[in-house]
Amino acid sequence: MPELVFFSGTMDCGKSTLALQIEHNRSARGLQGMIFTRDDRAGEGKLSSRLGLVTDAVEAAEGFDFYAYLVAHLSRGGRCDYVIADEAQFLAPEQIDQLARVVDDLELDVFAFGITTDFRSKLFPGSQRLVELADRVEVLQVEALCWCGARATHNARTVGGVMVVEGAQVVVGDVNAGDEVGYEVLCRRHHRRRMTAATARAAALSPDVLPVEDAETVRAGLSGRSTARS
Ligand SMILES: Nc1ncnc2c1ncn2[C@@H]1O[C@H](COP(=O)(O)OP(=O)(O)O)[C@@H](O)[C@H]1O
Ligand SMILES: Cc1cn([C@H]2C[C@H](O)[C@@H](COP(=O)(O)O)O2)c(=O)[nH]c1=O
Repeated sequence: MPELVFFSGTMDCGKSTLALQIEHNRSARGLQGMIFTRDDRAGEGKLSSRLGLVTDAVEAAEGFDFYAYLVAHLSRGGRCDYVIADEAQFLAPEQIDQLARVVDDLELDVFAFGITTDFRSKLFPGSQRLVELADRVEVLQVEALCWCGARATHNARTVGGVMVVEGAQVVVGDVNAGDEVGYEVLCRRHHRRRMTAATARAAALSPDVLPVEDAETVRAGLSGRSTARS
């Protein structure tokens, strides 16, 4: 039975790499896939992975109709054995419905890849619809890690190096890129506390996080008085 599968995870956990691997393994066996993406960092009509691999793809912009596109392709005598859709979080819910129809009516497997939640830890509408409609939701096995070493489950956005929780839902960007708007994956605890790797480093150097006695000594030193304990 053909399936709609949603491969989800944080940014930088290997989703696009897996999409390219699925494409490679199937085309090596003579199957022909149709690859779609939207707003990939590498540019329009590209599906790229941080491992350096990149392939051409059909850009599924706003208003693009997956079902109509594939029906037209097949009616022209084109071949399509399976469908890959990367950056699926950017798709509209109606486009996810079209992908489900591709599975049910055209009997093609559809593999969708995307992050589930945005920088505010709210569901992207496209991802929400995928969770609602997918036959399977697969969480990627390669764990992206928070700076503390725990599994990263959330995506943080930084503007000028500072974590923000307000702004447009969609801003194309990357982790570790040094751009004005950047991203960092965090565990829930540190996402809730808005503690990025940079904030944690700064806090480690701050007297506020010294053990109580040391902190009191520092404060006493600053005000020129002795502490109750000293
Ligand atoms: N230099 C590298 N050496 C080995 N693995 C790397 C390197 N750079 C990136 N990766 C792997 O690639 C993953 C990111 O892959 P990518 O497909 O671009 O992620 P996603 O699409 O989920 O954002 C990282 O989690 C890491 O496992
Ligand atoms: C969290 C978050 C991310 N984005 C953007 C940033 C990237 O361009 C993509 C995710 O790509 P990846 O291959 O999974 O790394 O999504 C966004 O627009 N809004 C967000 O809140």
